[in-house]
Amino acid sequence: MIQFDKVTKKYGDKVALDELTLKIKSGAIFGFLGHNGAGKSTTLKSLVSIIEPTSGTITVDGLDLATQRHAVKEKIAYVPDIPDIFMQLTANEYWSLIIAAYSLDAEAVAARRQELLDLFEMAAHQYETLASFSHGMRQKTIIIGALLPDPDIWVLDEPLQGLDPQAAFDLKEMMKAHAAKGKTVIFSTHVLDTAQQLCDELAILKQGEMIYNGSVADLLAAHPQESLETIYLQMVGRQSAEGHLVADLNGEQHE
Ligand SMILES: Nc1ncnc2c1ncn2[C@@H]1O[C@H](COP(=O)(O)OP(=O)(O)OP(=O)(O)O)[C@@H](O)[C@H]1O
Repeated sequence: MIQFDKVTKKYGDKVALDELTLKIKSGAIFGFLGHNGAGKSTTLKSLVSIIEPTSGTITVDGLDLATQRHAVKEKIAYVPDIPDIFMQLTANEYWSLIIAAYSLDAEAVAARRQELLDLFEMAAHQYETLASFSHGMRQKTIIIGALLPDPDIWVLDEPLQGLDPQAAFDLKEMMKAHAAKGKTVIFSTHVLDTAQQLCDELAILKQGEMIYNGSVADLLAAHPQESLETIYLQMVGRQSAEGHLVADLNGEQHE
């Protein structure tokens, strides 16, 4: 179980995340939705310790992230939204780094590594540098690295962006398979069909505040004959380029 309790992140005066309180059950596929700048990446980066919240607490299986960071990090693997990291390394060197960082037995993960290489058609590219890869190939390299430790919690920030249709399909199947093993998958997306297909539960963020948290099934049941896309757009509302609400789908002015 992951618990956010009144987690706030401020950048100067800007409140990127405002007292986020929610629970994510083990074994769930949990999605974060929200317009650009809503606070999705801030939430995920807080969970994986890339940024430190201004206030509030995050606990993972009862471990406090602020004081037991190392123990929490061992449970988590993260796929960032921008995969432009370790560009000078070859894919193989990157995976070796992950194996060392998580203290994995290279022989024990060899079969898993090969399976992932074959699935993502990366075997022929393993000795090439990340700098020479396309966005999608870098994304696949990082996804393979994240899965090598078979993490209890797999966190992915907009993971489908830049993947070709086959890789996107395979990734979605992997996310389902990971959760089916009792592990937790947390991701952000702008692709509402994907959220509808995959998520057990979701949170919708709007300008740093959570405006919905619950199951996709409950949300759809409360709005019969509507898709997640139309429900989401009605909840979040249309916004001007400056971020002000201008109208909902019915054209009603809100601000
Ligand atoms: N390093 C930073 N310095 C200042 N402001 C930041 C920083 N990182 C994020 N922000 C601000 O925090 C808010 C939330 O950003 P965040 O990246 O979490 O949004 P997001 O929901 O992931 O958006 P997107 O869908 O565009 O990726 C935005 O207003 C953003 O401008």
